[in-house]
Amino acid sequence: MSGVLKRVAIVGFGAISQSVLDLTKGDEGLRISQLIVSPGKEDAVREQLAGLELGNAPQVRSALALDADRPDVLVECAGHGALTAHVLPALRQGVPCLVVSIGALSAPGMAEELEQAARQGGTQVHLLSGAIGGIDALAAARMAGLDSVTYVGRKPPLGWLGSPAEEKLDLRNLKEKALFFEGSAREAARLFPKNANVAATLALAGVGLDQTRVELYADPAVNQNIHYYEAQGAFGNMAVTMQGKPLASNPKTSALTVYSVVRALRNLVSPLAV
Ligand SMILES: NC(=O)C1=CN([C@@H]2O[C@H](COP(=O)(O)OP(=O)(O)OC[C@H]3O[C@@H](n4cnc5c(N)ncnc54)[C@H](OP(=O)(O)O)[C@@H]3O)[C@@H](O)[C@H]2O)C=CC1
Ligand SMILES: O=C([O-])CC(=O)C(=O)O
Repeated sequence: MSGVLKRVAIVGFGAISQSVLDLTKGDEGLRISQLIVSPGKEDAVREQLAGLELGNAPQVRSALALDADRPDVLVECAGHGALTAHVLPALRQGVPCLVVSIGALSAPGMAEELEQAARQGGTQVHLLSGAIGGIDALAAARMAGLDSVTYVGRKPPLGWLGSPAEEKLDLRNLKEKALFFEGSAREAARLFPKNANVAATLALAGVGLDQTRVELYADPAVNQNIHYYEAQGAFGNMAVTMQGKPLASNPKTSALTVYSVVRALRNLVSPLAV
């Protein structure tokens, strides 16, 4: 580490956030100084934090503090509502933000609001790659012009519990791979907000929410979250498959998402960012 110290605020105290706290607790250059949680949850989270042996425990709050404790960066690991509640205000105050709930940007006007808030604060919002890889290549390929991007998402049936897939499939007794959604990334993000972050990320990096084709499957033969996409354009062709292990604490979420946050934070302080 370079001796630079970055103060970090994290929004959310769920599966991703808790793993990020654990993985970065020994990092010399990073100090998680604030944890932003839902109103009324502060005391319960403080108690849980006490059991994590973090050493320098973050302040737990329901709104970002911008006083002496002003963070150098805010990381959203919470959910769609957190973009409106915490990311937009932080950007307007000039705090750069890293975001994982990318599906939220499919809501009408949200991407524009984020851009406007970042412009107002003279800062940037970074969309993290999360559970998917190759976003650097796809976004670069877009500069040359892309003809098509197709994404296929496949998860164990229980990874789709609580989503509209339940209305089409008997997820607890599914015997064979079943397609339950085919359409645009915009529609996928609207219908499956907690499972369409990858589709939205690919769309924003590639040909947009309406042009990105999406197929979603529940598959009892897999125990990983499988993301496949292919893209064609002036640059050539690419195809990427990720077989992501789900987090034990939230099977909807691939563990790689946690590492994508940790990578982004370490890149802020490392003399060599990669
Ligand atoms: N980009 C990608 O590839 C991926 C993105 N994700 C996204 O990341 C996000 C977090 O995932 P994960 O950690 O697994 O989810 P969890 O459900 O485990 O945790 C979410 C946490 O955020 C909190 N939270 C929700 N809304 C707010 C808010 N407005 N203010 C403060 N805290 C809030 C929840 O608390 P409470 O219960 O009190 O509301 C909960 O503690 C989700 O939006 C998910 O869709 C996940 C996987 C991949
Ligand atoms: O695999 C993951 O972590 C989550 C996922 O499918 C998504 O949100 O698109």
